Amino acid sequence: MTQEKWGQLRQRLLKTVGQNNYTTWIEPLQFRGLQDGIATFDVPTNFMGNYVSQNFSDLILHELKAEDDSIRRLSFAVAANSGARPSAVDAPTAQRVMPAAGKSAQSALTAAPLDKRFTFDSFVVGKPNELAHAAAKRVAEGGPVTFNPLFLYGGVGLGKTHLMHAIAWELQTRRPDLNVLYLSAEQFMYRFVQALRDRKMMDFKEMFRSVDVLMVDDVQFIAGKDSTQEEFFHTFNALVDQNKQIIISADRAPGEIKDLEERVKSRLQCGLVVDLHPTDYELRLGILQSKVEQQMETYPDLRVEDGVLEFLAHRISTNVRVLEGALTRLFAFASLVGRKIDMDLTQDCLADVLRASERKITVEEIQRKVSEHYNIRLSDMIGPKRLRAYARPRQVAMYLAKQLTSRSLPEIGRRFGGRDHTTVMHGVKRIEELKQSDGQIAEDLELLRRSLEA
Ligand SMILES: Nc1ncnc2c1ncn2[C@@H]1O[C@H](COP(=O)(O)OP(=O)(O)OP(=O)(O)O)[C@@H](O)[C@H]1O
Repeated sequence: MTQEKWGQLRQRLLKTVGQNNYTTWIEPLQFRGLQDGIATFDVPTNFMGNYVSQNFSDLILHELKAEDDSIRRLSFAVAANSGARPSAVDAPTAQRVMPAAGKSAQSALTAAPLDKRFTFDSFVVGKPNELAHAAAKRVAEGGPVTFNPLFLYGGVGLGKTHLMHAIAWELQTRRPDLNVLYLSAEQFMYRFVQALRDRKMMDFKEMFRSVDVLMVDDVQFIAGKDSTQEEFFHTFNALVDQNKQIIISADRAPGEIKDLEERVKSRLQCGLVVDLHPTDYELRLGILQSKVEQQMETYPDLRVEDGVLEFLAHRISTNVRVLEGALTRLFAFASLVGRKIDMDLTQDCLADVLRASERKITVEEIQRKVSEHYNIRLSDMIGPKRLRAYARPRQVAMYLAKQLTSRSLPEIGRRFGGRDHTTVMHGVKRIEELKQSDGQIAEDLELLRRSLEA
């Protein structure tokens, strides 16, 4: 293994891990050498070494082994002299963020009020958000500035603001000496415009340049607002120059924010960019369980029957805010009408939410899944053959199409080789009966439904 070889292998890793992961985690690794089957890499920080080791070592090892089979293990060590990539990673300890002189010790300035509920304790971590969470935690320690800025992005209701507030709360507790300023990009603009109007730009500049940690939520808001962007750019640079931590959130990656000046984009990209991915089933279930505990504090007498949370986690797709709203409504409704929280109540109370978040499953998807499940050809399922081995799966697929899509019986019939709607109706009825009497069919249906709704 040589430096040069590592350079080539890195390019292969780029394809596997994607540009963002590559720039953040792989590119900064410096190959130091190989001894006794151990390949050692220099990393700029311990955090980074741990992260890469936990998340990418299998991949890296796999690539290295393809080159040199004697390599058994990887090791990551913090370089004695890690000034190699000043913009992206570690800063020397001597540049630790220090309180501004003469400032009151417990002043955590927040321009926007922080929500008490948005703490790390109440943030449920799963695969889709673990990296964002780890990075947020790291910055919240208030230690030396390691990545600047931390840029968190993700779709609507996936926890960006929650994480931002959690960082601010934690910093207030751990580092009350730091001057933390949290505000939305809209508030930034509002203050800027006001300062212009009142001819108080010097005060404005001084105020923003005196913070130790600047947190700006929803930065996409300043896109297309030229003078606000300009001022934001100068504030940003001034703080980075002083090695002050900046944390930004947005609804998309810096490069994808339209009408944002190139120089602002590139500034935003030069630290650590992490995204909150859409939630998966497990994360949604975890969040629901944790929110139930919170609801129980208000409604100690209410219980959630088995299956309800799983159902909600299946049916409400990605947005956590909607999930949370649904649960709040269920508890309030159950308490008002004095009913238990079971599937019936859930269907009654949340009909609109469930309809709105229905994932569009297609008949074609169902046919494909069912034919795979029963190991028959798609053409045989749709075609005219009447053998039981084809007819039964066909009926199962018709039943699922009726249950999981909004297609009418004639529409379903058309998709099954132009069959009549009465044939579909018969098929659906047959499966409904079998579901009660035949355990195997019931199990097949459940499995198929789950895999289609996943
Ligand atoms: N992982 C999580 N654990 C617990 N609660 C969560 C999680 N993710 C999101 N939430 C909750 O979902 C709701 C929406 O989250 P938040 O306001 O942070 O979303 P956002 O990404 O900022 O959305 P927007 O793009 O609309 O600003 C909040 O009540 C938050 O507490």
